[in-house]
Amino acid sequence: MGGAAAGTKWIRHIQRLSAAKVSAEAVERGQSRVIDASLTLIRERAKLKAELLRALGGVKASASLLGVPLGHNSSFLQGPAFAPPRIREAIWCGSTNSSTEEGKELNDPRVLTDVGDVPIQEIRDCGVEDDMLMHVISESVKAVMEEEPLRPLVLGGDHSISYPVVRAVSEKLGGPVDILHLDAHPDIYDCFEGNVYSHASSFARIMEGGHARRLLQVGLRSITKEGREQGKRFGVEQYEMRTFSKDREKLENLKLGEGVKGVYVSVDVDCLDPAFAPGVSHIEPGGLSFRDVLNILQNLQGDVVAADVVEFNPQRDTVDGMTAMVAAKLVRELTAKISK
Ligand SMILES: NC(=[NH2+])NCCC[C@H](N)C(=O)O
Ligand SMILES: [Mn+2]
Ligand SMILES: [Mn+2]
Repeated sequence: MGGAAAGTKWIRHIQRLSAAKVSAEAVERGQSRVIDASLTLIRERAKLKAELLRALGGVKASASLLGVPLGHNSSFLQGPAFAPPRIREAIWCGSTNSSTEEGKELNDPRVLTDVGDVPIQEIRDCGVEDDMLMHVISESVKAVMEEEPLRPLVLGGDHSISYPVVRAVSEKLGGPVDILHLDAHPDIYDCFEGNVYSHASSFARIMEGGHARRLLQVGLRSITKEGREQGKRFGVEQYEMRTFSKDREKLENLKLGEGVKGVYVSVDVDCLDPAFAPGVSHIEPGGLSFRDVLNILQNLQGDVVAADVVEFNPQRDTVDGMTAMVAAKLVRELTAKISK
């Protein structure tokens, strides 16, 4: 059920239950209190972490994790709602070291901090519908960006979260960014299965909103007629896997973000071939290798101002958590791109 219907049904249910009519106004006031409290916690965590790293000095930019455990805008499975804690567990797993491939130390708060999760399910449980929920996600991202030099590294959640995140980044920085979007799917439908907030429509909302100057989509291998038409409509640079061998040289030497507010990187874990990342909802053979993705990210020239890692579905992962570690390594290497 979409967010709107759930919210209205929820209020009607409460009103049926209570002898004394629970007025919609009273419910909305309560919802506002829950939202304000949720945003306050994110703000205070960001403020504390930023104070700490400013005290340590010497940083221009620092990645800060923000979890968005949302899965209800997925068109197939909703397991990505459970991903953020699994990704954090893998980032800090004793089986690996706390440094990135180039040697940045993740235990250093000047490199990586964490402001926790937006309490998506708790807010939805109060009957808050998607228009407001997306606003809360945007406000949470702005709260992180408010605390210089923190830059949001968002843990999804399904791909619908990229719209409110990119909107917040673009609004906070005062203009559009260039987006590098790695994905098997373009996620640019006008309105997928009747849901304007669908994970398959987030990049249509981003382009409509003028939040991106360039949108480069890499790893594409599941595109419908509408996906191509929408790509042409918005001037999207769509790179399909069927021509990757020809495009590789260019994609492993990208230079983005000059003349705009910076670069946003959105990684849908299903951009990877299922051999490398089986723990996704949309398994699509013929994808990128993990090293292909790291070559693209590590060679990317541009100021990465924010990023997200989305669509990891823990309910589809191997028993040893292979895809959780894949998502965690993507987060670590994006941290290395952001923090300086
Ligand atoms: N972010 C995602 N995993 N999107 C998957 C979208 C799947 C959808 N059936 C499509 O045609 O594209
Ligand atoms: Mn996808
Ligand atoms: Mn996607």
